[in-house]
Amino acid sequence: MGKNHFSIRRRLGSFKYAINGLLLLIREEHNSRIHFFAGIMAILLGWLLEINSVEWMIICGVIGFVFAMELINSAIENLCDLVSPEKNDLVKKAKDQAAGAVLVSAIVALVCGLFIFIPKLLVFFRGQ
Ligand SMILES: Nc1ncnc2c1ncn2[C@@H]1O[C@H](COP(=O)(O)OP(=O)(O)OP(=O)(O)O)[C@@H](O)[C@H]1O
Repeated sequence: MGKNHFSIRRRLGSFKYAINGLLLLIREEHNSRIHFFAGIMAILLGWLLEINSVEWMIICGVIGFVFAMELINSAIENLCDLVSPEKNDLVKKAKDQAAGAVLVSAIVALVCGLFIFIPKLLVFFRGQ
């Protein structure tokens, strides 16, 4: 059978590689640990403040968005280091732009989190 043949084993193998990419990110990229911690905090806060299903979708969406950006940033960094380990202006541009993408995603996540949690936190603390 050729490589085009559908195989559940091969599909599960791809899943394993993807999980490995995620674990590498947490292990090697220190910024992603901060984002991981922030994501866990947002989930705990959402549970504590009983956010609704639309708010859960937004929180899950922005957490996923930040991690997807982190993964792409990390992949670009690794490729840059492979292609040009020495100083190079284009590598600097590529790495800075990839880091900018992560920053944009983190700002969007923060703004969404503030919109969702601040009104609920105010009600929560006023209600005590
Ligand atoms: N080969 C290179 N040529 C030119 N500039 C580079 C090169 N490698 C890194 N840089 C510059 O250094 C910055 C940090 O690069 P690095 O690969 O350490 O990113 P990083 O892993 O995000 O750093 P950290 O994880 O410490 O935040 C890049 O955004 C870029 O401006």
